Amino acid sequence: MADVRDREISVEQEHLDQVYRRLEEKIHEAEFLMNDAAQRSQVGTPGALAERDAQVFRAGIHLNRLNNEFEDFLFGRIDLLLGKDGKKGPDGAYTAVEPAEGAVREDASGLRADIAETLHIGRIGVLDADYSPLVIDWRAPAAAPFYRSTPVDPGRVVRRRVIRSKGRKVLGVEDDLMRPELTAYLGGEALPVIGDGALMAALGQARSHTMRDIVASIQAEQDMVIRAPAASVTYVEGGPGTGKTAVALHRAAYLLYQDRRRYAGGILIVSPTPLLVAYTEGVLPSLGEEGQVAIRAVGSLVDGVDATVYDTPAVARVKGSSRMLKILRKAARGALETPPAPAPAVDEDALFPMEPVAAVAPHPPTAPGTPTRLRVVAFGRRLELEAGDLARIRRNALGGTAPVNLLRPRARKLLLDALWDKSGAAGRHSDPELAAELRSSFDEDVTTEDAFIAFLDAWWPVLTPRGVLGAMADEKRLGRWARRVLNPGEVRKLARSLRREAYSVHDIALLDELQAILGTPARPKKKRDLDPLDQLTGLDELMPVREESQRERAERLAAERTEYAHVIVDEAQDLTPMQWRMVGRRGRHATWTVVGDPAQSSWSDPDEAAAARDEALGSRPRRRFTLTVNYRNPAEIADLAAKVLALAMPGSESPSAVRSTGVEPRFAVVRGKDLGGSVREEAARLLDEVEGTVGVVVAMHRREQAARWLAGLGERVVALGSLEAKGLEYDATVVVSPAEIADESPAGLRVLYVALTRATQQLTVLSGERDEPDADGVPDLLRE
Ligand SMILES: Nc1ncnc2c1ncn2[C@@H]1O[C@H](COP(=O)(O)OP(=O)(O)OP(=O)(O)O)[C@@H](O)[C@H]1O
Repeated sequence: MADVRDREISVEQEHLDQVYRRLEEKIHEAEFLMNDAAQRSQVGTPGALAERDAQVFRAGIHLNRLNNEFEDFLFGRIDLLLGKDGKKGPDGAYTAVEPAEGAVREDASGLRADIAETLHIGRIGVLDADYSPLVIDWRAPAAAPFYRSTPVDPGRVVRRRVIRSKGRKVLGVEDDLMRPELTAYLGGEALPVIGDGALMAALGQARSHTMRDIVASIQAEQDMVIRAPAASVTYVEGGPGTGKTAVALHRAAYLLYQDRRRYAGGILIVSPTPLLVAYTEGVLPSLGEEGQVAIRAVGSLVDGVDATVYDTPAVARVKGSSRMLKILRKAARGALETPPAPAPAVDEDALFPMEPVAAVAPHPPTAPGTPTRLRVVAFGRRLELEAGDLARIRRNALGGTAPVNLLRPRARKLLLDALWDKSGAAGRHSDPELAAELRSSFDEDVTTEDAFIAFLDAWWPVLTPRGVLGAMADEKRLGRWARRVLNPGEVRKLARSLRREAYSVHDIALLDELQAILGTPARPKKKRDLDPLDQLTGLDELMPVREESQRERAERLAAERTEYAHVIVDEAQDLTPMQWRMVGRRGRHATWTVVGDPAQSSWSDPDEAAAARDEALGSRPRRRFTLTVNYRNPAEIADLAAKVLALAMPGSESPSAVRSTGVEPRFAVVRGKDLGGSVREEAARLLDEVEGTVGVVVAMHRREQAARWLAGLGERVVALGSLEAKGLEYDATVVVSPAEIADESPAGLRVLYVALTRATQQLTVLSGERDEPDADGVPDLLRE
């Protein structure tokens, strides 16, 4: 067997060598094109400029891709029966999915067939000099059978092979036989089969702090989602570890491959935490994509702010609820009348401390009080509007729901009308033309007067979202704006939370809503918008030939972009109604992919969030998918988590675990009162047991404390608050005091379910007194 394996490895090595030779030829071509284009750029006619750009564009793409993607470049192979028809697609492969009628023959010793076509699958497609496919791009239609074929529905695939390589060296091969009943021949010899599948090999590997792509082992049900047509909303549900995040990322790469022009408008991936962003952001570059995809944490969707603190559950519930809408609308109008008061001291109790707080001071300097009278001189007369007049004008101007900042011209016009009435000049001319002329010179007289300009700026200032949110920190005023919406206790907590130094994750959706309520007054166009080079062709992926690199440019464009062509929401069950509104504004004309698991929701009112989600997605039709297999947790851990699922969401089904390790979860009890010592001991034990990472999940209020307990144990171990554990995974985890996690919020049991489903190998549950452990250390919540 070892001989056969070595022989098969050298077969693949030969193919990889051939691919590299071809790639090198292409690199030389690309370099030549770059040099040639640089020389042509000396010629300054517009035609030459366009030609230069187009050449540099193509050559740069080659170079970028070739340089980036040499690692683990080729990863798959399928050996196929003869297709139904003899047609080939643009990538040089036969297009038929089903075998031709005579492809399989039967004789005395059973079923036999010849392999008619062999395709290698890789991160990008490579054609040989004669246009035959050396490597098929994993996203091309011809690669679909590599992912879709199963023994139940094999199509033309006889053998599916995953090739493991590093750089230019093939290290191993793993085969799955899709038609075990068949003896197949390749070049006259029986087709050998090596190993027992690549999926298990991938799942058993140690984890690092970054997610890997799964391009070599995407499963059929996942592939259906990745390649689903982009129309409308692709809606995916599945339990922990079913690959939702992985699928969402691969789908972004697939959509870009399939219709790059359409997605030049950008793809936004919304992720619940900065930790999950950091964990996943390497996946797309490994698939050859980064330029057009922005992965943002939900607390970083508003430019200039990276929110990293969390409100307490009670405050988060108020800020996330759509009840805030009414309050924000009132506050936006009310803030005109009474500008923000100075911000009092920080209140540490109102939040869970997370990462170091943002450097931005949320509350801008306060404006002086609003003026109560307007005095101007026009046509040689002193004119005056008193407080009563001004209040009436403001009320009139504010009628309707138009953005407050955009109503300023209307307010200005109403002020001028009132002054005009007072001037007594209205009746001076009966001729309409002369009357209009007189009025216009009156307006000019008034509006150029310093007193009027200063008055307008103070009386109807351009409001900023930060300013209005700052005004809401005043409990008395907030109480007025929130009358009949919040109770006094909620008002107190909300106002107090707005008085601290940094924005919380939930504040970001409020800022974004306020931006929409206030509106942005028109600004002159930026010079950059007019850059003629940008308008030449569809050169959306420019290479490092200008001052900006492709990556910097992509980042700049992403930062400037407010709407996207496709929006992917990961952990969608966690978005609050206000966050759905914020995300919805970024994809008003977009198609969507929404992935989530209701059983993992940390939001206390799932029905309210579902209504907000439906509003954000509008009437677009949904195409629903369910993922059913848990690739992360071994059965031993999944079974334990299922007990909490039964409490958190009675009646809902757990995904089935694809593997088992024989290692049962361990139950430990805090020694004496030394919680920290017990956690540290358990983490150290697990670090010895596993090769990769260890995550220690604690209730949110213990997060900082837990980081101190683990100090000095090295980089493989991290402390996480329960809400931060979303989407992450570790070789081993310690879940500290299930009762504390469950009691921390109304959604606590679902948060505990998330915590218990993070490990790929081993889990320790550590109980304190509050968990009421039995003689075996099993806490109350995890007993039968
Ligand atoms: N087809 C696959 N081949 C190899 N690994 C896979 C496959 N599908 C999923 N995985 C692995 O399983 C783990 C879980 O995947 P992922 O994080 O995408 O799941 P999820 O559904 O988002 O989980 P959660 O809801 O808990 O956040 C990851 O390590 C992922 O790489």
